[in-house]
Amino acid sequence: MTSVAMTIAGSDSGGGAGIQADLKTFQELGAFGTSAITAVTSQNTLGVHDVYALEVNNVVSQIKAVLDDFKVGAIKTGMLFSAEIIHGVAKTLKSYDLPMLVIDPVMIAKGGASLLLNEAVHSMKNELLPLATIITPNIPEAEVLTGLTIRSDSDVENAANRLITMGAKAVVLKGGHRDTKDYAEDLFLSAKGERFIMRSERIDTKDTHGTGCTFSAAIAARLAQGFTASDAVIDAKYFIQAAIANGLQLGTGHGPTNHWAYRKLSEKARKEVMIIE
Ligand SMILES: Nc1ncnc2c1ncn2[C@@H]1O[C@H](COP(=O)(O)OP(=O)(O)O)[C@@H](O)[C@H]1O
Ligand SMILES: Cc1ncc(COP(=O)(O)O)c(N)n1
Repeated sequence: MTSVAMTIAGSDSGGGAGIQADLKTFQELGAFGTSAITAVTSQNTLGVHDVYALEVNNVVSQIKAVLDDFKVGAIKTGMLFSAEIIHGVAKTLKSYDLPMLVIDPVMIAKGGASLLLNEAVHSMKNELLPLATIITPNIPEAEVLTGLTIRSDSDVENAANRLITMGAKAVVLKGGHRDTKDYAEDLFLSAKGERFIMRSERIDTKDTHGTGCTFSAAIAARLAQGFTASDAVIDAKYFIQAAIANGLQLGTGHGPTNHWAYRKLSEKARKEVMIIE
């Protein structure tokens, strides 16, 4: 049976992040991709030039159209932009037999543009986060959600624990933004007490546009296909490692990653990632 995954996120005209990255990732991993678009961004590798948020009713009706007809195994959320959209998404998802939910709490694009209004952070914390099967913040997002400052390894542990206390069933706290020069490592922690670190060599590249979107979409694809949470995040780390290490050098700014690298290079990527229990 074909597994169905869904993304609820913003459109990136440049194709490296958002809905476009998510659907490419679903496709590469063999999950059938469906979507609900929350906002249309005019974007390229140089930055976000315009944001047009859709009406909440339209976002909700896209979600209902998909969930009323397909058996969706897992959903991921990306750019949700406003408190109204978060409220509409959370309320709608709760009215269904909730599939597994990966929340990528997208806040600020790599170029600095805001993809979540400040006033919407409260709704993200209180309405959406408690529905998460897995939440995947980067360091600045985890700081905003927890109110903690994250510098050291123990700060990372504390913040991940706080996110579990706030209601997420599991957390991957991504380390792309940390000042670890040689490696990029992500901490996985679950409410059941599973804990491990995924460490890869830090790749010296400016082409990291959409890494978080791609990573969370890979997790959703694998959850839809029946992987456990821990197996899904490990495979997603291999996917993003292959995608970053084999960049496409497109555009003149922060270019996209290579979504089809994993197809040929998954064995290589596995060797490049260390799982530390
Ligand atoms: N330069 C890099 N080299 C290797 N892995 C990276 C690099 N930058 C980010 N990653 C990995 O990409 C994923 C996304 O991380 P991050 O950049 O922190 O998130 P976001 O895109 O949400 O800001 C994580 O698995 C992280 O470890
Ligand atoms: C529509 C949309 N969604 C998410 C991101 C975040 O991606 P990144 O953090 O790599 O800029 C983005 N730039 N655009």
